[in-house]
Amino acid sequence: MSRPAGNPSYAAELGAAKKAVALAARLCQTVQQEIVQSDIQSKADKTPVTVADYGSQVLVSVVLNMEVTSGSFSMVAEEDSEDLRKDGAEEILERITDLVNKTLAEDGSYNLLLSKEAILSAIDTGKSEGGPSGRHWVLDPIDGTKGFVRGGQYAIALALLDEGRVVLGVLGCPNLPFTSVSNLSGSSSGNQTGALFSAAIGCGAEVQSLDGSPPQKISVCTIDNPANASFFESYEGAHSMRDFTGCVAEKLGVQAPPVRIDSQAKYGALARGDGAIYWRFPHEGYRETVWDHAAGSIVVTEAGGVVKDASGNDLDFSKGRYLDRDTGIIATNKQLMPSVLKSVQEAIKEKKQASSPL
Ligand SMILES: Nc1ncnc2c1ncn2[C@@H]1O[C@H](COP(=O)(O)O)[C@@H](O)[C@H]1OP(=O)(O)O
Ligand SMILES: [Mg+2]
Ligand SMILES: [Mg+2]
Ligand SMILES: [Mg+2]
Repeated sequence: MSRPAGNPSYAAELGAAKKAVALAARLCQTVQQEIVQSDIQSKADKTPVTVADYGSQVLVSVVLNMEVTSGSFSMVAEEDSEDLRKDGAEEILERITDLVNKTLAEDGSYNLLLSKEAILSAIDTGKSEGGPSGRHWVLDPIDGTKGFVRGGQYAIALALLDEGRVVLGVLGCPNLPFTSVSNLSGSSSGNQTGALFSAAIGCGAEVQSLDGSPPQKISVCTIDNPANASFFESYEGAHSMRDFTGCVAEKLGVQAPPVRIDSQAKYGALARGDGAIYWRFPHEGYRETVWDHAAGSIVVTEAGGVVKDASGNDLDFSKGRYLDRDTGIIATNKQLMPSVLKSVQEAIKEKKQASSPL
């Protein structure tokens, strides 16, 4: 896809976003290496959050504010400071403050020492509602917190919305093999780990190492026969209906077993052709948020792929903090999308018939 004439290139914003994600990834790596029980808290919705989720959100906010000085700043991000302001949270706030200040000092780009109050305010810069007008950063400071805590895959996912559409995305995946997820099992131990995926609208998608190797262009695979396709899905069984996806895979004629990975790392792996399909069918009632798909979806579309909901519609990121979409999300290449959608729609119809009373 070429960039329409007159469109901004977003080069400065992309540079800032990469810097923000790489710095946040450093903090996350430090925490994951030596995570202790007190680093992990449970949110009101019973999902986990760690000092690294908060620290990552602070660092991204700080770097973006330092690097992008034009225009007003708006960010839609997953975490907020409410739980950290409660009695009993002093220790965890202290730990986050130390982690952030240490990471900033080691990096050395900014001469900053944040107070606890500044940490809380930086977290709350992510409270924007987003929407169809203006520019909004969209951040998941750790996508796949369960994977992060388990020592598995996770991603720092940052995107920019401009007038309701995603115009750039960066995915930091510190535990993803640099070359291919076929190395996930650790069979080739000498392989470099960590990948930074990025894309700007009309400019293609790239990958580089987290410590700043030169970026290289990536593209989705060219497989057109579903029998040769492999698919990614959530590692966590509760995040996607596996009996349903098993049924879709059978209809499609997919023969390879699913590759299960936590987080938006799946979008990155798909974008460089490690697999052919990523699908996600959450249980009824689960509302998808924009930060879980904004960065990943532009990395895939700029790598030549397509991302749709189960009805074949594009994802709409302009509706606020939640994603407006019909059942399920599918990402694959242009060749496979029609047959994947057909199988998904057939499987949905059968599921409805099976559950409706005679
Ligand atoms: N019940 C749920 N169903 C679907 N997704 C969920 C559920 N609970 C949390 N998530 C989100 O699913 C994503 C995990 O990715 P995946 O399932 O692809 O591995 C994360 O965005 C996670 O949020 P979080 O960012 O808090 O980890
Ligand atoms: Mg979470
Ligand atoms: Mg998430
Ligand atoms: Mg998260």
